[in-house]
Amino acid sequence: MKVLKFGGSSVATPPRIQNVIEVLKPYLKEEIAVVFSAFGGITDTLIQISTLALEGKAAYKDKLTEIEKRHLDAVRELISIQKQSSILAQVKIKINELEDVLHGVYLVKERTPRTLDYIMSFGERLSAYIISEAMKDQGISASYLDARNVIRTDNHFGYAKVDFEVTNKLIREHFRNKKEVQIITGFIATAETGETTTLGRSGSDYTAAIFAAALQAHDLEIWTDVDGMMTADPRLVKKAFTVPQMSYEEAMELSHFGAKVIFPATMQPAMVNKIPIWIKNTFNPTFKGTVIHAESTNGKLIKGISSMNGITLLNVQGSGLLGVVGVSMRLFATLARERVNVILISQASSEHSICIAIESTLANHAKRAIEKEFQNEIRNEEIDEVQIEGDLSIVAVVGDGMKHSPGTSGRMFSALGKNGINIVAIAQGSSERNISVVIRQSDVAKGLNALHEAFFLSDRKVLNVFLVGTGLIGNSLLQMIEDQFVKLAKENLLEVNVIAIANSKRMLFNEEGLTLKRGIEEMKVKGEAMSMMGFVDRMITLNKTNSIFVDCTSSEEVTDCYERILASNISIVTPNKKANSGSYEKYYSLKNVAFQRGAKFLYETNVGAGLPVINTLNDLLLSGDKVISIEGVLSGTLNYIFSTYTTGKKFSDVVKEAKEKGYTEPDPRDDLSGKDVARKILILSREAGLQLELDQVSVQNLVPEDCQGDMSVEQFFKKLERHDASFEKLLKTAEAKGEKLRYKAVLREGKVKVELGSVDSHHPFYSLSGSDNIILLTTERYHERPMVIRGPGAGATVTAAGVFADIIRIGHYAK
Ligand SMILES: NC(=O)C1=CN([C@@H]2O[C@H](COP(=O)(O)OP(=O)(O)OC[C@H]3O[C@@H](n4cnc5c(N)ncnc54)[C@H](OP(=O)(O)O)[C@@H]3O)[C@@H](O)[C@H]2O)C=CC1
Ligand SMILES: N[C@@H](CC=O)C(=O)O
Repeated sequence: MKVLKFGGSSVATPPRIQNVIEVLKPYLKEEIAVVFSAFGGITDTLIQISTLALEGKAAYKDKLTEIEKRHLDAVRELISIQKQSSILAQVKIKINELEDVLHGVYLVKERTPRTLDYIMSFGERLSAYIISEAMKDQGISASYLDARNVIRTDNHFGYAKVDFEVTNKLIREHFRNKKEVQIITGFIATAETGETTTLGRSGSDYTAAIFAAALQAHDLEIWTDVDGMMTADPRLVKKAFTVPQMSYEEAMELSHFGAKVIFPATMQPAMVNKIPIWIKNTFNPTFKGTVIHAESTNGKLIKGISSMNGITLLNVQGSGLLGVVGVSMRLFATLARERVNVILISQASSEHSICIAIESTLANHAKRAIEKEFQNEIRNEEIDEVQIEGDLSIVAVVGDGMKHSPGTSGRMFSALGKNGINIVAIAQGSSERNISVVIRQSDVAKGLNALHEAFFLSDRKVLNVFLVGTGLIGNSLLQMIEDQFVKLAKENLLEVNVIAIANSKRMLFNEEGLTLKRGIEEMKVKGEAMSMMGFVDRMITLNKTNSIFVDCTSSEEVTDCYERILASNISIVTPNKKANSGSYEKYYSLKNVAFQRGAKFLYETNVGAGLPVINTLNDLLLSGDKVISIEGVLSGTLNYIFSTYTTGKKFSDVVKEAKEKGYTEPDPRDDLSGKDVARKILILSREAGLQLELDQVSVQNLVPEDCQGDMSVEQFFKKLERHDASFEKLLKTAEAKGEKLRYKAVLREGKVKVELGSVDSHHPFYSLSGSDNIILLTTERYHERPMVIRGPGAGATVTAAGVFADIIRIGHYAK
């Protein structure tokens, strides 16, 4: 014998009912019994109608007419015309009976739990009856069974308790020698005293389990509208997948905490009799679904992650709790008396406080009740007033596999911590099957995704990128991410998902990830007006796991948001030097916030573009080395200019070339003024431990006076032409000595300067060409000969590659 149960959504419309009949056909070869819920939404409507009647509102009649129509239409659609009349008449009789009861409620203005159970019973009675007739009409040997004839309960209306001894006997007697498939009403039963009762939440599942147990079925199949028990709520965790099998205990733990596929109490009869429960999807019938059975055998550490929102923590604390026997008893007895269900309890061994999680709707009531119970202790200041913390959720990881497996809680807390999710309370019982944490409700989606990644996709990481700045570097970066996407996902198990892009005018968000090919164009057309505050607010609200803010602008307005971004546990990657070369206080504070929040702040491209300068310097320092001096050519633009500028060329033309090649800052005067180089050497000096400010860097400004001030880049170029002759003079002087012009940066003895000079053929800077940078690190270890880092130090591709490398580095930290 196999018992199957179909829920309301599976039988919500006549086509769906027909689909269920098709699903059932292959089963007809074996012995089966089928339990049905009311048509989708009918139970709720029946409750609603009865409430209208109770309130004396005649509108209940219209709703009743709707219910009648829905059932009569189902008969007309599912059953051949010749057989319809008697079935329509039967349906009509039941509806009339319902009408009479509702009329009584309307007149007397009373609806007892007993009456409500009776009213609700019509849903299942009508659905199972119509479906049984539809099956018969299609030649299936079926017969309608009103479960009230065989399930006996007490008269606790709304949540009746089953008398299994009598029920099992009645069911077995009923099934003796029955050849037809029994089409059974879910949810309803009869009290010993003869009244109709209902079995509570998910009562139809319970009915199915009662029949399966009584008939010693070898399987119980619960057909619903999802693909079985999932690893997490698929509405919040896009990568959730079906768990093929789990133990009864695991299913119960998951169900308690929000995985609503099955209600724990309904499993009891199947569990006691070790009957496997299959969760199957009516809308995807060939999918295997989940089997819940006595053993958990697939060796997974955890089976699922569930969550429960609307939680409030009550904290009872005070010296009066310490070592006093009976305090907990009084606390929990009070809550039980007040019908407050305790969902989670946590008490540290200091015994100074007891913390309990309850539904938020009951929080104030519970607080008052506890404070009343402990009024003497509160008055004597032995116990504090009860503290309440709301807007919380419980997230639980569940699995038999975590028993005796060290590191499970470590992995859980680390995944939450790395994503900046604060844990307010923790509970784990000695069954080691469930670790529950209380977190802020606004963190639930992020928490579930972080945990899902940590436990189910432990090698795979999704990095969620928010990019501001789609100019030369930003554009090149997007192209690179697109080109490398498949390879990174396949070989490095890293998925780089660009959620938002923005320039100074527009911003575009797509939570699922933007199509990079068309991203910038789409942003320009569909994007909304850019506001840096708005962008940051939105990014923080989305609260994605492994979020990375990438700043490819040279804007200070953008860097002003860094602290808030890092404080929200979002990492930052940037080639923009403005933050690290602003005030020392800002530089220090950003590093500090990043450290405190466990977020990463990476800016390797601030100096030398894609060259490994900052990481190398930090590696030396971390391993105990000390910087003696740093010397370098740190501007790709200025090196390009002075290595390309030869007799016969115009200085202004060479500067234009540097701009066209993408080496210059958005405004090339930032390069020519020496300011960009000053920023770079300042950043290196700070990394080396010096507390310097930008105005302490001595800078030689190469921008002629009349080219300074407010003007566009085009106007600047026009004016620069007037100064070609004076630059030629500088060039000639150097050439006359057999030397080359180089714009140098030097840090020595705590002093920093950047200036134009000339170097002879023995100097390491002499042979530099194109946009090359060179950095000579003289340290205690690299004393005789400095460490030399040399290579192209500007340009879209190398810089974007450096930014990309920092993003990927964060992906590796996240693992
Ligand atoms: N070029 C190079 O070789 C290197 C560059 N860098 C650094 O990379 C950064 C980017 O340079 P690059 O790509 O050449 O610059 P671009 O001028 O080409 O692009 C800058 C981008 O930033 C956007 N932007 C500017 N201000 C804002 C703002 N307030 N809010 C939002 N977006 C803004 C611009 O928007 P819009 O398009 O609307 O103007 C543009 O999309 C700079 O900080 C630079 O110093 C670092 C190393 C090497
Ligand atoms: N404009 C800069 C680009 C890198 O920071 C340079 O020329 O070096």
